[in-house]
Amino acid sequence: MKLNIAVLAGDGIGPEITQQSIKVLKAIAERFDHEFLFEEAVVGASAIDLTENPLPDATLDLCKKSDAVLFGAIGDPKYDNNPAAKVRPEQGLLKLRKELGLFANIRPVRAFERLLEHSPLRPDRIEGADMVIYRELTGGIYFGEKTLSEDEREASDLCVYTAEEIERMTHLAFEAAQKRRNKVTLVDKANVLETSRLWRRTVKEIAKDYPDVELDFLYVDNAAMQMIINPKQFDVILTENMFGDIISDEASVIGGSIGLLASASVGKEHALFEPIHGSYPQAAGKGIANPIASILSAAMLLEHFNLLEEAAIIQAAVDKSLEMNICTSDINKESSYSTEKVGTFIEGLILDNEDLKINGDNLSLGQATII
Ligand SMILES: NC(=O)C1=CN([C@@H]2O[C@H](COP(=O)(O)OP(=O)(O)OC[C@H]3O[C@@H](n4cnc5c(N)ncnc54)[C@H](O)[C@@H]3O)[C@@H](O)[C@H]2O)C=CC1
Ligand SMILES: CC(C)CC(=O)C(=O)O
Ligand SMILES: [Mg+2]
Repeated sequence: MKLNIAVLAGDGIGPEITQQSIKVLKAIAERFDHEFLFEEAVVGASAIDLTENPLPDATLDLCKKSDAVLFGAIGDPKYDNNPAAKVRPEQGLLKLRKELGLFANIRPVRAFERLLEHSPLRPDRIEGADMVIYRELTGGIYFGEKTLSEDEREASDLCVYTAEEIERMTHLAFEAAQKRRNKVTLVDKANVLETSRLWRRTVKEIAKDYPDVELDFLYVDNAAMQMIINPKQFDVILTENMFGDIISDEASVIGGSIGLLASASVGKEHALFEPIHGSYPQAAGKGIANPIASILSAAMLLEHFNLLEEAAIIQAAVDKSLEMNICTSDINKESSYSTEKVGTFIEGLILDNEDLKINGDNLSLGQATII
């Protein structure tokens, strides 16, 4: 298969982790005889430095004409610590999501068997946890009108949802549940927010089309607690933009590190793949960032194009690297390999390891095993 992939590495650790996923994708191309073409463009703080715009037109044009976007991360302390800045790196990512129509952000979370002992959570609580968060990505409070009074002592952010925005997200979540364990949990704050009550009404109505899927509801504050107390109860979590942003960072603790959590952002015409974490500026250039979230995002890219065996091979290589303790220090303090070493190890497994084969016909991420 031939794929044109736009690479937006961004800021902080973005470039060093994205480099590892490109290596891995090139290894897959070689092993399976695909043609993956990569073209880079600037975004975020580095784009502001060059063009005063966090999403230059040339970057957006490249993304629109590419088959997929591989995204690193954006953000820089010079903006984080300056609330008065009018142009900000994050605006680039938000605009990109809106312009590409990427309304669904899919974030799989599972407890890696090899990492149970390294989790800050009790192994018996997280063993077997396996969920996917369906986060609405182009609506809600992140995109509503913002105001700041002239004396800068009053501010507001408007949260708006339409039934159409909720409906298209809900169908995706229920379809995903049908391929998993047939359960959807809607996370909202319907005891307080009108938008959440619209979510509940709309989701309840759509659920009638999926009688084989169990639907339940949790307020987001309770969901945040349940995520830690009993994460195994979750299959598909459906939620709005900001709640999904927050509970998915929380859910990353189950996996052992946010440096492991990948995501796919999809719409009708475009798709973008990015780790769920940010630009982790404290680590930039130090070679300590975990590249696995980015590498597994590349696997989700392949899965999106139905290259299921290829995606599963990446997952198997990642599992093998964790099993062999070839990982960065966020996973295991006693075994600290650099970002590049971990990427090179996974690349090497894909290229050279004849034993890296895949079990099963119905492949999707998480089903690969080393045999
Ligand atoms: N999608 C994106 O590009 C996002 C960008 N941001 C931006 O990133 C910047 C930093 O934000 P933070 O709140 O500090 O979030 P962050 O996700 O960058 O880092 C939070 C903590 O997570 C851990 N971490 C993150 N990535 C890791 C990796 N690959 N390997 C190992 N550990 C990792 C580190 O302990 C780090 O201190 C800000 O400018 C923020 O706006 C934040 C979230 C998402
Ligand atoms: C920086 C934000 C725009 C995004 C974010 O935190 C996320 O998508 O996880
Ligand atoms: Mg986030």
